[in-house]
Amino acid sequence: MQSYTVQPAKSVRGEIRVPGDKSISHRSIMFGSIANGVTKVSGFLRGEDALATLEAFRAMGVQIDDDGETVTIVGKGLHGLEEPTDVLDCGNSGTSMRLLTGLLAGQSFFSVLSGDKYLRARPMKRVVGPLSKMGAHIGGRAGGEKAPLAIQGSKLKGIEYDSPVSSAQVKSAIMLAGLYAEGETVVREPHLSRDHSERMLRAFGAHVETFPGGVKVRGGAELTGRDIVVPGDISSAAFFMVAGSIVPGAELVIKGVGINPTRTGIIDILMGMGADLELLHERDETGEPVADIRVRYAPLKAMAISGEVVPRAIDEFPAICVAAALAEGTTVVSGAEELRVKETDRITAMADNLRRAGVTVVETPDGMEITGVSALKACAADSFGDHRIAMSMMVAGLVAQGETTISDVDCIATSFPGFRELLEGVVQR
Ligand SMILES: O=C(O)C1=C[C@@H](OP(=O)(O)O)[C@@H](O)[C@H](O)C1
Ligand SMILES: C=C(OP(=O)(O)O)C(=O)O
Repeated sequence: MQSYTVQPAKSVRGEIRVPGDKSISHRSIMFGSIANGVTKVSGFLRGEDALATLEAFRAMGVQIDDDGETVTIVGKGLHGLEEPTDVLDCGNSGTSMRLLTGLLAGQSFFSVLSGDKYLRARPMKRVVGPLSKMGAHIGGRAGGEKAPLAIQGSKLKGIEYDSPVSSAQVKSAIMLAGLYAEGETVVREPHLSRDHSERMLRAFGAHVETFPGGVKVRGGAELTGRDIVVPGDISSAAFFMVAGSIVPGAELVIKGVGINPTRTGIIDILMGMGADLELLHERDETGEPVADIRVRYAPLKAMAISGEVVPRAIDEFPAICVAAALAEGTTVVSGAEELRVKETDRITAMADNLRRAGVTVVETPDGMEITGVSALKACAADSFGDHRIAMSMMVAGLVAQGETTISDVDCIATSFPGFRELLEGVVQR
């Protein structure tokens, strides 16, 4: 396991592009594979998570070619997937496992999903429960709570489901099962989570209707392959938005970032803290809004973060914690208990790391209170095997008084291959 040492930065300046959106990349492979005809994807994220999804569909007989520019998927139609001869390895990817569980529940074959030790520790009942109500046959460790999951495909029927969590993975798993179910499937959620499945499935020709509080899918519609342009991942851009906000004199432009309103919580939160962010050249690319984001250094102040913005910024909290650590006052995060069931418990992981850097952090069951400091202490930080913790502490290291070493940074390849090089490329020392 490789560790990495970050030196403090004098400034960060430049114009960059971040890799493709992870959520959209997963979905492009999944929906393209069960569509009729060819789907061509440009901007596909070649991170380990999205590649796990790609390999899973190859293992189910789908021809997927990558020439380094475009990923081309020769769709097999709604009922054309083949029974995989081995366990489908989802690696570290919750999105792969949960969405695949929904999709596989309605097939006419048997399949098994597993993943790395982090994924095997994450809760799966949140999808297994509602899918079972639709008639799915899914077994797993701990009474179906933990992977490996064994799925005997079966006939499904539509349900109405009120999800207790605002989770796009839960919503999308049920929607995917709904494509195969008899009748209509309705999912409601407390706050709107990312809506890429809704947008993309509709564009592929599925019967998907959204309404305030939820989504309705009608089963049986054939999908048609199409071209997809994957925008830059706002969750990856977030590390640079925070770096640009906390390093004095910084100015960065991040080109071609997806700004779907269900993902822009990071922008709302940072601007609420006083960050200097500007959206330039707003445009639409195959059904998703895109912009260039300019960020300049500005002193930050603490704020309260809760409610509907939480699912709109769910993966950005480790980076937001770093911004809060440098903000004046105490930032209070609540309603964010979902952070405890990610690749690691991200509340405990960030509290631990920020304390090592000299910050006062109080953990609460559903969030944390972070009291900002004017400079971080040099420290040895731990990624806990979580890509977003690793990248957040590398950004924190830019404003520390001395060297910050982060353990086990290999996990960054999960979502952001090339992160270190991109960051070092904009740092001035
Ligand atoms: O649907 C998706 O693509 C994702 C949904 C989110 O998970 P939850 O649905 O568990 O909140 C997010 O954390 C993950 O990185 C990607
Ligand atoms: C939580 C994440 O992804 P997943 O749930 O797909 O593992 C993430 O990328 O931060």
